Order: sequence, then C-alpha cells, then structure tokens
Amino acid sequence: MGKGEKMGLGRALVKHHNQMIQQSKEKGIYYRSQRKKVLESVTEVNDIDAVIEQADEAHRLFSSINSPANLAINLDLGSSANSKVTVEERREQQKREEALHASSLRIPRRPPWNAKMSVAELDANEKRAFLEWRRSLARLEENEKLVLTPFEKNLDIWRQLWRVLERSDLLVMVVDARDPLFYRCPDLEAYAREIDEHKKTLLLINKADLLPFSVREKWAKYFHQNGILFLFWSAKAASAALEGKTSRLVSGVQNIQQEFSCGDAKVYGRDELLARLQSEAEDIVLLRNRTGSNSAGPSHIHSDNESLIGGASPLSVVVGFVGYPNVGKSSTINALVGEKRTGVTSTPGKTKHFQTLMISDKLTLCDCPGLVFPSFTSSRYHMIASGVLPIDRMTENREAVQVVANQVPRSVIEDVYKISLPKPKAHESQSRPPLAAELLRSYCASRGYVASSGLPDETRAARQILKDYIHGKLPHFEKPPGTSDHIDESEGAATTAISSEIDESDSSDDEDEPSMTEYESSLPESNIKHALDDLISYDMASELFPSKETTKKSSKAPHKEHRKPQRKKDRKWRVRDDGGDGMPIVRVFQKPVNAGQLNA
Ligand SMILES: Nc1nc2c(ncn2[C@@H]2O[C@H](COP(=O)(O)OP(=O)(O)OP(=O)(O)O)[C@@H](O)[C@H]2O)c(=O)[nH]1
Repeated sequence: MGKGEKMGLGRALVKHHNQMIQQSKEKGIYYRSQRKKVLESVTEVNDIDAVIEQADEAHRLFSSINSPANLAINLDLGSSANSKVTVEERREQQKREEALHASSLRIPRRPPWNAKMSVAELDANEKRAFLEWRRSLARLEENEKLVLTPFEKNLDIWRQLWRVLERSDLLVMVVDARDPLFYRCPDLEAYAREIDEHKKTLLLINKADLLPFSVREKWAKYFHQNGILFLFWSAKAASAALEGKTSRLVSGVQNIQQEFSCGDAKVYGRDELLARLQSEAEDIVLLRNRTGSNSAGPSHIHSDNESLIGGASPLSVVVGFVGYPNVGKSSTINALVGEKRTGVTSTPGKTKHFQTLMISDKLTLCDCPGLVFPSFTSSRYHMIASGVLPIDRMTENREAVQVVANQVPRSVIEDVYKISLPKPKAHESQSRPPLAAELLRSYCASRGYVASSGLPDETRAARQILKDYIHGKLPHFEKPPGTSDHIDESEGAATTAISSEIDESDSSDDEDEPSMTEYESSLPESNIKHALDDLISYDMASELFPSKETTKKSSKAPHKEHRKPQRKKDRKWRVRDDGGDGMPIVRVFQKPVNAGQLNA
C-alpha cells in the first residue's frame, strides 16, 4: 500500500468517525426534542435521572401548589437511626409497623380514561396520579422502622403494566418458588378485580425444580387454605423438554413428576399449562359474556385486539404475565411459545416493553416487563440475593453474602463448595450461621482469589456466591407461614440433589456476569422460522421501530443482545395510529400460526 493510499485510508477513517459523532449528536438532539427516552427501569431512589425527572415533572405540573419538599425521598433504605435496639427487636418493631401500614402499600392506579381524551390530557392525568402515589409512598419511606423495596419509579413501566392488566382476561403472576409470598403482590390482584370483577389472577410458581416435593406439598396446602389459585411450573425443565434435551435436570424433574404425578404439588408440563391457562381464561370470558357485563376496562381494548389478530373468534382470550424481574416470565413465555421469543438473562430487569404473542387464534399471551412492586422487605441486600436487584448494584459485599449464609445450611455450603468453614467459637452458639467474612475468606482461599492489594478478593467471591444462590446451586427455600423452620433430611437431600442437576447447566466460578447461562446458550437456535410470524409487539416509543439498517444488524446479533422487542427479527408490522390512550396501535400483516404448527 502506497503512502497516498495510507493517507486516503486515514482520512476516510477520520471522516467516518466525525460522521458518526455528528449522527449521534443529531440523534441525541432529536430524542431530546421529542422528549423521548429509551424505557429504563428506575428502582434506585438516588438515581439522578429519577430525581431530575421528578423535579422536572413537579415543576411543570404543580409548581404553584406543591413544594418540592413534598417529593422528598428517604435515600437511605437500610439504615436505622435507633442503634440501641437489637436486630431481633428491630425486626419485631418492623413487623408491627408493617402490619399497621400494610393497606397503604398500593400499586399506582391508572386514572379513569376514555377514548375521547386527548393524548396530552391522558398524559397529564397519569402523571398527576403517579406523583400522588409517589408522595404517599414517600411518606411511608420516612418511617424509619419500615424498609420498602426499591419499587419501580418509572411511570412508563407502570403504564406497560396498566395496559397488560386491561388487555388480559387471566392474569398470571409469576413468582419464584423459593419464596413465593415475597414475589406475590396481593394489591395487583385487587387492582385486576377493580378493572373487571371477572378477571382472575393465577400464581404461577416457577422454578419449581428448585423445590423439593414435600415443600411443594406444604405450599399447596397453604395456598388452598388461603383461596389462592396456583400451580407449580418449571420453565427451565419445560424448555429443555421442548428442545428434546434429555438433561439430568429434566429427568430429575420428570422423575419427581412421575412419582407424584397427581395432586396439587405436581409440576405442570408445557401442554398442560397451556390447556389450563386457556380454560381458566375462557371461563372468565364466558362468565363475563353470560352476565352481560363488559367491565374489562374500556371496551375498545378488546375489539382492537380482535382486529389485531385477524378477526379472532369471540372466545379469543388474552393471558397476561406479570411479576418481579428475574422470576422467569420470559423463560415461561419462551417455553410456552416453543421458541426463544423474549430474551432471557440472569440480569434482572431486561424486558422493557410488553409483548403479545399468539399461541393460537384463541390464545394470546402478553409479557409485561418485570417490575419491583412496593412491598416491605427486611433489607435491600435481600433484594440483591433474591435476584430482584442486579448484583452490580451491590455496594456492601458482606451484607448481601450474609443473607446467603443465613439461608443455606452450613453443611450444604461446605458440601457445594468443597470448603471447610471456621467453626463457631466455644462461647458462641454452635448453631449460628457462618459469618459472611468467614464464608468469603474460605471461598477466596480455596479458589485463590486475591485482589491487587494482596488481600482476599471478596468482591469477586461475593459476586460468585450470589450468582450461585440466585441460580439455585446453593439451595434455599422458604416454607409457608406457620411451618417449622426445620428442614428435614429428605428436604435437604432433595434440594441438594436437584441443585446438583442444575450444576450442569449453570456455570459456576465464572466471574463474568453472562447474559445467558451456559444451559441457555447451549440451546440450539430455533429452526421454526414460521413461529416468528405471529409476533405482535407494542412499543410505546417510536424510536423502537428500527430502520432497515438496524434490523439487519440486530438479526445478526447474538441472542445475548436479543432482549428488546425492537431487536426482534422479521418484524411484520407497521404503526397504524395512536389509539387515543397514547399507545401506538400495531397492525400485523401476517396470518398467525396455530398451536399445531408451533409444535411441528
Ligand atoms: N432453575 C430455574 N431457573 C429458571 C427457571 N426459569 C427461569 N430461570 C432462570 O431465571 C433467570 C431469569 O429468567 P427470565 O426469564 O429472564 O426472567 P424474567 O422474569 O423474564 O426477567 P425480566 O426480563 O427481568 O423481567 C434466568 O437465569 C433463567 O435461566 C426455572 O424454571 N428454573
């Protein structure tokens, strides 16, 4: 290559670089001018964007009547001003306060609306109602005896939930089997009934593969006694079965199922779940039709839906999936649809926009982004250990690891990690859980984790331990209230056995936070091309409609990035209009496939 050519190449690169900068500047100006943002979950109260946005909205909407002081949020979620009380006393106080304020823990309601309202009017009403709601929770947060979950603070995410609630006949609340009550939001069930008295909520207890049968039985009894509609499910086992995988994980669950294939504690298979969802939702629609009430939100929602799916029969039903981040909604939908349709990662909060997916001309599923509901919690570290908040948000390694050490029996930790933890000193209770520092140091010593300072690399160890806890390698589960805390031998053994099945699929000692587990990435790319054709996605922001260029790029992107609806390949829709409620309506140009085809 001659000198001139080199100069030419250099100039071309500089020119290209400058063009890119110019383009991104213009894009930024465009988005700012449109006042549009990519939808992001906001759970941290000290998130600078949230604070600015709050201040901005407060100024715009209430400058004359509200002082900004009303928006004050307690930035310290975990601290207690009263340091003299013991941990147990504090927890007792906390429980009493929680009982006292339980009724104040509501999710935001969408203010009444109708199709005649302008988009601006709707928007202002929703923002006003949302700020009122934030204020009521801010008052609760000021109570130092209470610790609130870092609940979702982005109105746009709640708007997604409102739409899913309005559209769905049956609402499926996906929860993690290891602590179902923590992930259940009773107020959401109440809200669904407020929208339509016939709507029902089904608790889908996912990750049932991480729960021994005897514990599932106890939970089944509890849910029955409390009139809660529920069923056990394992999206992971169902997807593996669908892919024809004969992994030990699947056979492990199947063995359990075969042994206890009837009764409420059984783990549903994919076809059984689809049939059950369809029949529950059909019962709701039939009842609604019989009683002649059409209180399912504004009536045009359903008629729009029917036109979207190409003139579906009146018994076409919609099942909405909601839940906390990381409980397995996307995995569940993927298993039900029969193909990876929504991104699955171990990082919570990745599904940003709700999506509708047609299983058949009679059954449509609707996947809502995961959101943290306002609830009382013992600490924010519990939220990280539960997989609800990303591990990246962890600032205090030891506090989060202590949650793990308190939950997993000492002998199980030693067995799983093949380490020996320091025994409690003679003056200490011999049954006390290991201290986080003891666990972290033993783990670092066994793995040779040393930081640049020469000290044990506790950060690296903590991340790994938490990942193992979240993925189920370190087994743990809650029992129903009123059940003894004691884990009998069969339960301990069963959990360890199941967790060892999962060992195969979830990589351990893997410092990088992968977007997919090894198991997931090992699943072959689907060859069911037509299954994509029935994809209908609703996106709120118009920047989510990709140009040809980005569509081309995204179709080549590895599944790891295949997270947001705008990156789905082969999209066959076009924005039609705004339906009056501020949501673009989407028209599908392809006939949906039926369930039989999906099974092909
Ligand atoms: N053991 C086990 N793990 C599961 C199961 N279902 C999902 N997971 C894992 O849980 C993690 C989260 O799954 P997702 O399907 O992305 O969860 P999500 O609720 O859609 O998460 P968001 O996108 O944050 O709302 C992933 O690491 C999954 O592999 C299950 O049935 N068993």
